[in-house]
Amino acid sequence: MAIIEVNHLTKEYQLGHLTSLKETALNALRRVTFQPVHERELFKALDDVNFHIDEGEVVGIIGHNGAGKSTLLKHLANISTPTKGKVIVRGSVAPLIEVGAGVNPELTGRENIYLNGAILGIPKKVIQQKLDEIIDFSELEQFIDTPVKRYSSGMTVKLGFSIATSMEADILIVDEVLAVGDLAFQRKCFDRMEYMIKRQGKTVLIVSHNIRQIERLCNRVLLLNNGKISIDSDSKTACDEFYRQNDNRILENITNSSRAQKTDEIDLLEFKFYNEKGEETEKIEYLSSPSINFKVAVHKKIELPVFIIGIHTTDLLYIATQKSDIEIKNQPLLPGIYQYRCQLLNLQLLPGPYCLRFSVDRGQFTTNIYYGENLLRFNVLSKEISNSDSSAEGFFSINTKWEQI
Ligand SMILES: Nc1ncnc2c1ncn2[C@@H]1O[C@H](COP(=O)(O)OP(=O)(O)OP(=O)(O)O)[C@@H](O)[C@H]1O
Repeated sequence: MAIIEVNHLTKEYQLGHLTSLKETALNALRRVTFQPVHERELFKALDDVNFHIDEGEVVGIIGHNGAGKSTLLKHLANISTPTKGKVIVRGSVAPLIEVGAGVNPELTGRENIYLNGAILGIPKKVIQQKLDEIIDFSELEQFIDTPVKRYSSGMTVKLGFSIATSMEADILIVDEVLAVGDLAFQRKCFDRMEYMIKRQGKTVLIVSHNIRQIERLCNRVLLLNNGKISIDSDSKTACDEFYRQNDNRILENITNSSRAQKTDEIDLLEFKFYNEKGEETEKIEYLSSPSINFKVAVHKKIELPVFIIGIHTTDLLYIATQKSDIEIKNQPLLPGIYQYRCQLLNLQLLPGPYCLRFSVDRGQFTTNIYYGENLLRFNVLSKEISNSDSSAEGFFSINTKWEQI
């Protein structure tokens, strides 16, 4: 039997406010005179959502801003009531869905630990046994007897996460709040979640904009679009579709508002991507050697021109940059039109979508005189990937040699 059942879940909110005081007064009059009142427009934050989750599943919920992710989690955590439909949860839930959720600001950190344990029906003796571990993980030893209202948002999240993950609830629900903590703590939370998932077999639901994290942790992903589930599948299929939607948005943004920053010294006229056979393409094979051909118009003499090609992910994580090392370096460029080719030899990027950036500067320690990101998107295809490489994760394949010593 499923541990979570969501059947025809719909949540409506009223859109905006009544337009004016006059409208509010008129509505009051309409009510006493039994005339129909002018209601605010309704909009569906969740629209007939259906899914079941089995015990031990690790489900990521992804989608663009406003897609309905947090609203869905609030219903699973029983913090919100559906307009229509039903949510059945068969087990205890440790929700970590808002900074300060489940934490009483008037109480100290220590008192909050006891309170949360009591709410989950955990005997005081058991909580006492866990106390040191919770405090230790939260890194709040010094402040554990301070009221939570004096904590920063990051400290509150640290306490909330430590409590939520230590109380042995059947289902852990984690929203984006972790992003509030510092990076080292985020890493620690990620490791703990991975442990809970892989070793303890907990049922976990995670909302995150960090799709790589979702891909790594989850075995199933729900992609929400405008309050509806558009994909419910294995994480790779759903995340790929989300990347595709995201890419389209990024590309729309580029065409509408180019991410290029220009000066009056140089302009990029052409930027094209070719496979090994010299065909202009967006798709290349794993470990092939594609080329970038670019054409620039130099308007003013540039003393020490350096061209820089960079690769970034579609969510703008920079993974590599390389400066030009041909004779153009250290040679002034006079006004005119120039064309160059940069070949990326045996590119070890793992299959997936990537983007290119290009910049020009005047040598070391100067600012860019041209800078453009997201200039071109390409896909590395997995066709040629060998068995040993298919176990690789991340962005690059690494050549390894293993032996017992
Ligand atoms: N209490 C509320 N009253 C009115 N509208 C609300 C309320 N809570 C959420 N909404 C609206 O419902 C929609 C879904 O919101 P929700 O917070 O679930 O989105 P989300 O996918 O979590 O977004 P994000 O990624 O930005 O956190 C949004 O349009 C939001 O403005």
